[in-house]
Amino acid sequence: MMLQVDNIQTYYGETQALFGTSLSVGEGEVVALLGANGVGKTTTIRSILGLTPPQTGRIAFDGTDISSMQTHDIVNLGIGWVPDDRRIFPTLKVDQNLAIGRRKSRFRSWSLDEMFEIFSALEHLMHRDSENLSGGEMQMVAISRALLGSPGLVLFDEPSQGLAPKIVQDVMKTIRRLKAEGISVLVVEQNALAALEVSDRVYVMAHGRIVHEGPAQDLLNDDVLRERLLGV
Ligand SMILES: Nc1ncnc2c1ncn2[C@@H]1O[C@H](COP(=O)(O)OP(=O)(O)OP(=O)(O)O)[C@@H](O)[C@H]1O
Repeated sequence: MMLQVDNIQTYYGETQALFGTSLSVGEGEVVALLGANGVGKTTTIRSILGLTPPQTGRIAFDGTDISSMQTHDIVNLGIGWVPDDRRIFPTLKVDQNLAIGRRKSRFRSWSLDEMFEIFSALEHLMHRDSENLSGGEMQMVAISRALLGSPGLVLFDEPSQGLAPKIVQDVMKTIRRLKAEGISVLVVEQNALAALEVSDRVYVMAHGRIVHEGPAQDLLNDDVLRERLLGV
């Protein structure tokens, strides 16, 4: 297993957000984490990254217990993050934003030329100010920054949020590409159908708990169950 989240409970102060969440992501597997607003999907990602560490339970990445490690040490092991707000530094040029992500790990490293091959527009953005980028361009930079960190696992938090349908398809194509390279992906999405189409397995959360787990294809095929769990 690339990622194993075991029965974690995570709090914001006194407020409990996760009530014993468990999930796993295999090597080269794409896993979707779906559910309504506020059920704990982002908190699950924050727990994995050590941004909001779980109070109980265990998280293992690539065989290492990361439950109580610092975020920078967790990221250095090879976890990439594409945050929902992208977190591109507006005062830096695009190439400077990308340089921030550069790291070596035991996993495959990526060159800038490979980034330009995946995102053909990126090469022409390198010397632009980041504050003037469109939503789709920012997402390109955010995904490239994550890949330049040599991840074995990439955590995508609502990657399609605010993007035009064509760009959403580009993002989903990139997730397929990562899978083809043997990289594991955990993707949190409101756009359940787009996520299910690129995922091997799916977890659905409600009220800080996993309430459904299974092959993504099963949920795509089962209109009744999908409507009940996801409303689509
Ligand atoms: N910084 C915070 N302080 C206090 N409570 C928080 C904080 N962030 C999230 N919560 C609460 O934790 C619960 C889970 O939120 P979380 O953001 O993980 O849900 P989500 O499924 O990712 O939803 P969304 O799709 O809206 O991001 C919610 O009840 C939310 O109000």
